[in-house]
Amino acid sequence: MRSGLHRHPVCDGLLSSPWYFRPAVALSPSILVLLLGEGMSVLKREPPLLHREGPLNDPELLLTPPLPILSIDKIFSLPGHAPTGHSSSSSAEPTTRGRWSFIDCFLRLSEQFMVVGLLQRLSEKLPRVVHRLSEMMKPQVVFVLGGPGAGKGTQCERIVKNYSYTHLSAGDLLREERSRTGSEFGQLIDTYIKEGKIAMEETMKSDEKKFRFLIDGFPRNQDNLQGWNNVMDGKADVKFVLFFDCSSEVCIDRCLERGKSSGRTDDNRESLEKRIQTYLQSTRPIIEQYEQQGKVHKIDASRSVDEVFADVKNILENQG
Ligand SMILES: Nc1ncnc2c1ncn2[C@@H]1O[C@H](COP(=O)(O)OP(=O)(O)O)[C@@H](O)[C@H]1O
Ligand SMILES: Nc1ccn([C@@H]2O[C@H](COP(=O)(O)OP(=O)(O)O)[C@@H](O)[C@H]2O)c(=O)n1
Repeated sequence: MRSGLHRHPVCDGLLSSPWYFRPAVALSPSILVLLLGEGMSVLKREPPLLHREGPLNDPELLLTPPLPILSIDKIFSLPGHAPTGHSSSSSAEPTTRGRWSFIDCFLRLSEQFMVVGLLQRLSEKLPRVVHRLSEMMKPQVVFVLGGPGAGKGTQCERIVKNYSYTHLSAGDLLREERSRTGSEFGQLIDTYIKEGKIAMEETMKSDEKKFRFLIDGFPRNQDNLQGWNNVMDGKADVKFVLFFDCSSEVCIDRCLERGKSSGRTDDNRESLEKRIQTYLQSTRPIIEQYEQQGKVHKIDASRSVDEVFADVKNILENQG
């Protein structure tokens, strides 16, 4: 998955400054709004310091706070700060400095003082901002549920291509672990899952920059949900559930079709009938529980991939 993070050349050159906030923080728009509210209006004024990449609706942003004390040399050599009458490409020889007008120097100095002032204000507010940030930087989780063959994996693939999410498929993780030679869990997987010990927490910690996760095919039953709550309570925020809804007939047809090339041993009619029963008896009640919390976005998954994705897009863009 692409990182979605992008560095600005000017900021990059200054990363070694002791004032630099480590690590660069990937922020959702809501956090950004919060920070702007905290007095970082310089980010509004100076768009080059705030960089985003990818489609406009991609909410992953790299916030590189304005850096404090730029030496006057650095200010003068920044692109776009060439003295009057000189192109920015002209070489900044020492003698050139003599030709800076008084107004040029005055403007650049006031700009520097403004940055210093902002940083002072920011440092006063920093502890509160850091506290709020750590609260808000918990991994954001979207559960993806629906019957076997409803199109969960297909839609997750599209989401990952268009938005900054890491996709974790419970089924894929299980299959991977089961087929890994020497896996100590091979025999234990069913119990592992039953006890809700699926290694989501560790997987989610593996890259601190990625903090939005799509968890597909989980929690699939009460045990999974209990396990999630035991292990992840307070450590991640379940934003909402994408529920891909379609009839059992459509699910079975799609899985039988998938079974022709997937090599999945469970994509046959007999297994499918059992899986559909499990879905109806164990997974639907979980979806209902989230529905009662107002967290479910139900999507008619019997339509074409594009039509379904149009709804998904709508939801992701309106929910952040
Ligand atoms: N909207 C759709 N219309 C028709 N076929 C689909 C649609 N979504 C997925 N498929 C196909 O159905 C099969 C099951 O989809 P998949 O995404 O693997 O489902 P799940 O992850 O829910 O089990 C795949 O072969 C996929 O290509
Ligand atoms: N949370 C989960 C997810 C999958 N599984 C198992 O893994 C199988 C495949 O899951 P999957 O999510 O890839 O497939 P679909 O049933 O969605 O097509 C399921 O039928 C279950 O046997 C599980 O036990 N618990």
